[in-house]
Amino acid sequence: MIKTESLCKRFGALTAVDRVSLHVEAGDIFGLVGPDGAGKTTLIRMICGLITPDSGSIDLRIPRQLASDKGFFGYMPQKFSLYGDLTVMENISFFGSMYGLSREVIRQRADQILQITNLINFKQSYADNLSGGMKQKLALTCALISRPALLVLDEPTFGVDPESRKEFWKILYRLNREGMTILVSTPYMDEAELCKKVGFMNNGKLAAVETPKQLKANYPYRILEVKATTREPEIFNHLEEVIDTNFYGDKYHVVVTDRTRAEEAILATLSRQGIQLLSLQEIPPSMEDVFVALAELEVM
Ligand SMILES: Nc1ncnc2c1ncn2[C@@H]1O[C@H](COP(=O)(O)OP(=O)(O)OP(=O)(O)O)[C@@H](O)[C@H]1O
Repeated sequence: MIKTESLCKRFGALTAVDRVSLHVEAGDIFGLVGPDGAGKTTLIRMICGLITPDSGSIDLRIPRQLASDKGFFGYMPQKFSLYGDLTVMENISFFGSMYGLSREVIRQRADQILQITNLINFKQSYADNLSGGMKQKLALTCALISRPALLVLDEPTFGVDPESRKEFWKILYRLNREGMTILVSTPYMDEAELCKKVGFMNNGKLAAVETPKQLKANYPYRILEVKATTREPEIFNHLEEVIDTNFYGDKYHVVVTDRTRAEEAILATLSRQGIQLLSLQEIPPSMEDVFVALAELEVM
């Protein structure tokens, strides 16, 4: 549905998007994940035709079976300009009329979409009076009014509370189940887990496009969870087998190259310093672990 080949965008000396080749297939929930400034927004803006690439190509195609009764794509930008002094329904009508939809069609569709986005009881509320999560849902409603086959969302849940984020993702899943292809950018690693496919962006480059499961399977290190009677943060960092150590709650997550040798080295370090080991076990990597490793490897 979306195919970009070696897409580049520079702003002066900065290469914001660097030779990105991306393939989003019909039915995907494709997550563009990466830190602030990675180039996600710039890539999305090029895909939506809002800025012109310096080089490379973009091919957007809607499969024929989806194209008949659906609009092309809906776009929910990062900074959505809702009209705060208009009501929910007035905002929707405004965006619907921009798509050339009649009043009657807007009214019918708005009711259906507002049911999905759980805003049906807020039709007459002013946008300014909605909570952050509800504003994002209104932005989504407006992006859905053309009944797009492809929905493009740029950090739709940024700054939204965890409960509203969960609810927002439930809506995305429902839309996807009903046939909508979704391209979504996010800085949140837990949201990467929810995507069918994830592309990690860093410094303008796209690395490692995989399913979350495959990304974890490709993780090059092992992680040991260690609990001991110390909280000294640097205690294992000098060990040859240790790549990185982080503290979560009351436990260390020690990223290591070789499990057996690392375990021996950790036990020896603790014993030398008279520190008691309370527990030690291997744990699977999280998406965050995967992305830290990818960022360090700078794959491409
Ligand atoms: N119009 C512009 N002019 C100059 N630099 C820009 C412009 N747009 C983006 N950039 C720069 O390009 C880089 C990529 O920005 P972009 O917004 O695409 O990243 P992002 O991954 O979406 O991060 P964020 O979540 O902060 O928006 C950043 O260094 C940003 O400052």
